[in-house]
Amino acid sequence: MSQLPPPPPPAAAGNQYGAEHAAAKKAVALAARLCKKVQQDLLKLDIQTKADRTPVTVADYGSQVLVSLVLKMDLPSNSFSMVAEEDSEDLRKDEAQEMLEHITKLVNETIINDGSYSITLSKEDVLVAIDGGKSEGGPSGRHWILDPIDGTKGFIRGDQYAIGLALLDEGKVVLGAMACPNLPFKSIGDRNGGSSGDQVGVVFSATIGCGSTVETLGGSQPQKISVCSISNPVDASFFESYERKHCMRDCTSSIAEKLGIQAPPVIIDSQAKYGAIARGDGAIYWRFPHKRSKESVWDHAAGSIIITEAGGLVKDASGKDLDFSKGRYLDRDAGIIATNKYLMPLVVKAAQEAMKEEGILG
Ligand SMILES: Nc1ncnc2c1ncn2[C@@H]1O[C@H](COP(=O)(O)O)[C@@H](OP(=O)(O)O)[C@H]1O
Ligand SMILES: [Mg+2]
Ligand SMILES: [Mg+2]
Ligand SMILES: [Mg+2]
Repeated sequence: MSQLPPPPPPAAAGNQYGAEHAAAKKAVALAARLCKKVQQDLLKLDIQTKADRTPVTVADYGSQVLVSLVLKMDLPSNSFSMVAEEDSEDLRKDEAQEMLEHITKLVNETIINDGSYSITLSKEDVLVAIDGGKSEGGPSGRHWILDPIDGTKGFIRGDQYAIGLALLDEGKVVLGAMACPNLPFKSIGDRNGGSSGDQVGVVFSATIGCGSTVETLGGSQPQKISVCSISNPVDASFFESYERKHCMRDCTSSIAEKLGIQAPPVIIDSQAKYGAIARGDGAIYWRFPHKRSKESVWDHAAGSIIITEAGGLVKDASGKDLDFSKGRYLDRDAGIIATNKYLMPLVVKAAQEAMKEEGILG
């Protein structure tokens, strides 16, 4: 009888997505070039207010176009599917034509300056590329999940933001790449997202089974990262949103008190929080929004695999895994928690108690 072949080496699981990983990192880095340029001289004209009254800028749209362009150019496939935050509806209106012109110019300038592709997009190409993100995702096949700018309010303020891209394969997030153009390469542990003289701009990435890495936006050698190993909550620090609507401070200060956390919260915008926790800058990221029925997949897909591949856990407030296979929104209980395996059960317990006391849970 012939012997069974030896099992594949452990890295093989990740190598399965090697081309996608390279393309995803290139895509978020190219989009970051456009975002950095826009953030330097953002004008009121460059911002729209969406139907849900949240802002969107020329950079959100431009980033979505560039990411979709890189994925299509570098990974030719007949079945491209992307679940992305923005759509072209408002840009097709008469009053948005100047804005569309500006986006098209920014996208083409970024492509020329980068030099990877010799193509020029028309305004219609830009609209079509944006609408390439209309997929519903779901449990079968492959779908890219994109937040072209996460933390748009932070971006407008000149603070932290992230470009978050993930790949969903048969309902499971298998890869994530996230550019944080304003995040220092060194730990932000006890600073509120600020930096002085450090190298700024990083890309976090992860492939399932292969761990998480961080590198500079300029493309330094990737370094393995891992979540912190703090097991006593008294020594832990926690990260939460700048926007108060996105995280109930009454509730989180009560959770912090129950856990005996001494350090004040580190307040920053966007999925940069996931990246910072993945490399051990702090111990916990939590989010307990005020009335908000839906949490979008693109706000968590890239960040969550970067945490889990760095040895951490991401759960909802009742301790359940997040399910990215339900379409454009997560089907979850109130709240999201990211931390290490020691602290997770303690944080879930404290969160449940605090939410009961606040009347959020029955
Ligand atoms: N009222 C609300 N409650 C909870 N989350 C909200 C919200 N309004 C917007 N958001 C989400 O919060 C994200 C920013 O997260 P953070 O609070 O961590 O900075 C936004 O992403 P976008 O900026 O991509 O729209 C948006 O999806
Ligand atoms: Mg938005
Ligand atoms: Mg977002
Ligand atoms: Mg966004």
